[in-house]
Amino acid sequence: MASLQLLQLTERGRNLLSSRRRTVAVVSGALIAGGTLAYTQSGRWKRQQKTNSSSNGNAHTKDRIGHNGTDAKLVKPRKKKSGLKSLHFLAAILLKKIGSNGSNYLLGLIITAVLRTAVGHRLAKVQGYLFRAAFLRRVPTFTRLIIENLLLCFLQSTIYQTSKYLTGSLGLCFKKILTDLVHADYFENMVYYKISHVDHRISNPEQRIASDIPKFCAELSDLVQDDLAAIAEGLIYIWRLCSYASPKYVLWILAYVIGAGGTIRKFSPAFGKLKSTEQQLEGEYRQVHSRLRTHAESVAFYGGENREASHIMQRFGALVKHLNVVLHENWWFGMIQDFLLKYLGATVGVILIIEPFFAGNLRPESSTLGRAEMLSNLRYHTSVIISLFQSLGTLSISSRRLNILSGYANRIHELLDVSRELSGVRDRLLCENSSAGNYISEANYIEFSGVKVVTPSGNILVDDLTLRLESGSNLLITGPNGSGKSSLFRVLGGLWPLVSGHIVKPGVGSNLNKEIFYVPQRPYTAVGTLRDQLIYPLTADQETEPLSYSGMVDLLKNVDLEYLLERYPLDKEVNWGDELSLGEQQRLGMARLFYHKPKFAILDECTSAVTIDMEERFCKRVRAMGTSCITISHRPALVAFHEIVLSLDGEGGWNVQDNRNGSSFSPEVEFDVLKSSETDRKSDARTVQRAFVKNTKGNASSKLKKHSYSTEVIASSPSMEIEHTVQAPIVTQLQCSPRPLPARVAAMSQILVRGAVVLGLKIYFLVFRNFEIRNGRNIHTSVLGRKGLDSIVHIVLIIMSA
Ligand SMILES: Nc1ncnc2c1ncn2[C@@H]1O[C@H](COP(=O)(O)OP(=O)(O)OP(=O)(O)O)[C@@H](O)[C@H]1O
Repeated sequence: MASLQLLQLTERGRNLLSSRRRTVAVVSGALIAGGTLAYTQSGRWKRQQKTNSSSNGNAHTKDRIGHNGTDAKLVKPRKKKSGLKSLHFLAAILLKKIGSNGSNYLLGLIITAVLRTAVGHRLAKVQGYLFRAAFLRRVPTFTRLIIENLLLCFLQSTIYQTSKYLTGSLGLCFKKILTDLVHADYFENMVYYKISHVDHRISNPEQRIASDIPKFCAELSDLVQDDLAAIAEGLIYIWRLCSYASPKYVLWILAYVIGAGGTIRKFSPAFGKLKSTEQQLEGEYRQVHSRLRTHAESVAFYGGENREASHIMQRFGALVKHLNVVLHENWWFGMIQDFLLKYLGATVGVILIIEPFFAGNLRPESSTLGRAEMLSNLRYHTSVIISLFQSLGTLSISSRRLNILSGYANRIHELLDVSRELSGVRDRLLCENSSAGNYISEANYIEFSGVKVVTPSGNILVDDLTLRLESGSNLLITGPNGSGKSSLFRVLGGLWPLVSGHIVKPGVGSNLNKEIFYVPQRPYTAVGTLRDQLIYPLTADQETEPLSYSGMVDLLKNVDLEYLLERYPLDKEVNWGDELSLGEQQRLGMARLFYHKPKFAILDECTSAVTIDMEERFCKRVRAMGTSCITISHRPALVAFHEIVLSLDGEGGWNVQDNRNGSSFSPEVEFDVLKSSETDRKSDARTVQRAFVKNTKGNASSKLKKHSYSTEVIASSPSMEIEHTVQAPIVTQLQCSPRPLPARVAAMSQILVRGAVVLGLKIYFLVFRNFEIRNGRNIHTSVLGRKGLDSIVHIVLIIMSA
């Protein structure tokens, strides 16, 4: 019976064992199959990414090759930098600029790393002794060791938190260095404008500055701290291990970690590239959100939220898709890495610890003291080996972390490169052209000589422009939409490069706002107080003559905005762009011009949203201030305030009309000459020019007739010409002078009497007629007949109501 039971048990055991083997085989098979599938998929994804990026790259290159020579100079295809090269570049910068603070943090990290290892080592020892004391039942020793253990734990946590604090501070120090470096170029020579409007190589610089740099610095300082601790631990434990055991342990551990690290590196996905793409997609997603916020009002008026939502969701979808790929790559790679370095590593460690027992070098002691000693040593030996494995493992996964860092580094390096290149463009031009006299400072006039205005995409807007504007003269620039009116000033202001010809202008390198001041159609309103708006772009500490309260009142009165002083307290910071209407913003822009009192003012349709009266007052005041106006406008009436009119046709052609002597100059065509090959754009330009010329003539005669400016505007307006032929409907005036009291009393009584009669007749109908009908009586029938009476009452009622 007993043997039978044993047999049954053995069979059950066998079944159990075989089913377990089957389960293990199935699970291992599934894991291997899953891992292989994941790896193949990731390979496929990588190939797909490569194809996409190469096709994108080709498209970009093609795009850029399509431009003319000028454009090729501006936008040249960029060689992809290796991530580690960028990382070296940034690390060199950080080391060079680290300063005393950063060096102190680094030194602090080295000291804490050594202290942490020393305390950890002592803890391992104490825990070994604890085992021995427990085995030997030595309570006082055990208690002393427990107290020491507690104190060491407290010390360890203090050192750990100190090292975290130092890591954070080092990260902040790195962040400051890199941000300052990027800002230095970004705000130089209008690079912030050129990056997004001219160059187009970097789509979202703000993401690189505000997100990539902080993440890069935080991860770099973490890596520095972890690696310093790992190096300290590695060195101390190798030394300890060699001091009491054979060096073969160290050799085995090193061989294993190097072999496993090499294998991991071989399989490692391109984490740097993945991170770089992630940041790019995140930046694009943020950008569409901030775009929606900027244009929220327009979108809301159009009811375009569905279109915007789908656009944003599209960007978000792309980001999520990419993050899924990142997760997937991290999953399978993390699996291999953890298995090789953590679990297999720990097993190898255990084998190394136990091996002496099998080799017969270590035998269990017979005495209690000997056994306790062995237990204590084993505990210590185990912690040393495990810690050594961990520290070497940390060092070997640094390559993966460096790979991720290189993703950020590449983007930051690219931004630095492009900013530096763009900030150098103007300097280079200035240096190259200083001999040719392209920009001459402190001239009292503006002169364009043979200037070509070319868009960043290579279209020629104005060709070979030659024009001189003396201080005191006023220039009006006209032309159809997109003909290059504003672009002329982009070149004058240095926003776009001057590709040919030369420009003479005042204020190069000096206080530009005092020389040439630009007033755009929608003036920029910085967040700040009302006073900040008036002195913009100066700050309070840059003012040579601080603007007083009465000065502010005068400036605002000039543009009818004094009510803003009542509406907003003086020290209130407001988002003026959101709170003021376009017309109010334009008037604030005009007040700003009156504050700066420049030599030349570029008025780029800056009065388009204000009343004609306001525009007239503004033009008069600017002239009275002694400022020369260069006005871009579609309003022919403004000719009255300008001596020279420059007309552009948008295809390179231009024409200058000097109203002082009536001369006209154009290098190639007079717009008035009709050509059979004339394009729609040229004919548009001709129409605009005719309107201005007509207005010039109108002004000459109007001067004789001493018409006011407003009259001229109305006279030149086509809709008002119609008024002469078509009789406009007479509209009763709502407002007139007050009437004398008797007349007002008479009018009032007339209204009251009329009201009383109407009311009486209505009562007659409602009460008496209903009463008669209900009682079957008809007292009026005999005289007039009921219908006749009712008709008379109705007629009286209508007349009275009218
Ligand atoms: N950053 C840019 N990149 C490429 N092309 C541009 C850029 N900025 C403007 N352009 C193009 O240059 C042309 C001239 O633009 P500009 O703003 O000078 O026109 P404009 O004459 O002032 O027109 P409007 O009367 O409508 O204000 C337009 O066709 C425009 O599309």
